[in-house]
This record gives sequence, C-alpha cells and structure tokens, in this order.
Amino acid sequence: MVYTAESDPLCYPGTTVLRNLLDLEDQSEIDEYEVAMFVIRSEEPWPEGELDYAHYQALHRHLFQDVYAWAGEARTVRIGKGGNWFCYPEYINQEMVRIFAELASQNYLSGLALEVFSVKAAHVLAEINAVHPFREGNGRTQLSFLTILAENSGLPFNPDVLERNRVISAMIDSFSGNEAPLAQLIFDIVNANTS
Ligand SMILES: Nc1ncnc2c1ncn2[C@@H]1O[C@H](COP(=O)(O)OP(=O)(O)OP(=O)(O)O)[C@@H](O)[C@H]1O
Repeated sequence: MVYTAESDPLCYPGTTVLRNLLDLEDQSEIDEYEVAMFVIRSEEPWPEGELDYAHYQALHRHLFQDVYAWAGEARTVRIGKGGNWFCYPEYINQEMVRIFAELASQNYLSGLALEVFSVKAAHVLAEINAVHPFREGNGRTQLSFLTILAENSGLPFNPDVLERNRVISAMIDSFSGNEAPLAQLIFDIVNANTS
C-alpha cells in the first residue's frame, strides 16, 4: 500500500517505491513480486517461536525475506495511513514488548470460549496495527500471526472470511477504539460453523 511517509530513505529517490532486493523501481512490478513471494513463503513451514515479539519479527522476516533487506526489522521512519499515524519509531520496541507480554500474561488466549478469544485477539491485533512495526507487510503479518494464535488455541481458521474491504474497515474502526467489528470478523474466522 502507498504510505503517507515523510521523506523516506527506504524509497528510491523521488519515488514512493520501496528499495527492494530485485531493484524493481516500478511499483506494479514490485507489488507482483511481493505477492508471489509472499504466497510461496506462506506455504512453507513458518519459523518456530515463543509467540513473542522476536517470533513476530521472525515471521515477517520469513514472509518478506525475498523482497526487502530489512524484513523482520522495525521501521525507523514515521508512517501513517488514511490520516492515521502509527507509533513513533522510537517507541516501537517497547510497545511491541508490552503487547506480547500482555498476550503471555493471558496464556496466549488459549482455553477461551470463541467469543472471548475473538474479543481478546481483536484487541491484540488492534494494538499491533496501531504500532505498525514494519515499513510494509504489517497487514499480512497480522493475519498470519492470527492463524498462529488460533492454531495454538486449537481453533479452526476459515480464510474465506477474509474479505479485503471488511478486514481494512474493521482495522480502521479498531484504530479509533471500536474493536467490535474486528472481534466479529475474528469470530467468523474461528467459528467452524461459519461457511
Ligand atoms: N487508515 C487506516 N488506519 C489504520 N489501519 C489501517 C488503515 N488503512 C489500512 N490499515 C491497516 O493496515 C494494515 C496494512 O498495513 P501494510 O500496508 O503495512 O500491510 P501489507 O501486508 O503490506 O498490506 P495489506 O494488509 O494491505 O495487504 C492492514 O491491517 C490494514 O487493515
């Protein structure tokens, strides 16, 4: 997605195209390559981890290792989307450590009723989205991590529910403090009866 970034050293000069390992300077070419590699890496086994920030970074690194030299590393520039500005880079590490400590203190949301899991997982995703630790690839890492959380809790994951506009709209609502649509979305994903 195109970001409203202030002068960004990660882009080719005079463009909003992120520097990439193939040196593709055409946005549509890099988009195509990024999607293709994401699909391939998604289908491979993912890095093992402790469901902590290091694990989350390893997941991003795995998914985007072919595209960006900084895959898995937190961004150093301020970014936003649609007028919503995400966490200042200097606070990313402490915020992510805090979010994952909270997750650990809740036993990674395992053993909960579906409704409760959905509400709590929505809060985790909303917080991670508000931090937006990476320069690109946050949405896909969030949803990948949600599959890990669901699997860890022994819940099914129905990807057919992931309709793009619904996901974005729920994330935007969550940014403004309304996490109910995101909780409903997650409930529909993990509820095996949802077709
Ligand atoms: N205006 C907004 N305010 C808050 N969050 C937003 C806004 N617009 C989009 N988002 C969320 O930002 C995330 C996308 O971030 P990013 O572009 O870094 O990830 P991506 O994986 O490259 O893209 P995408 O998820 O769009 O495929 C998604 O979770 C999306 O719902």
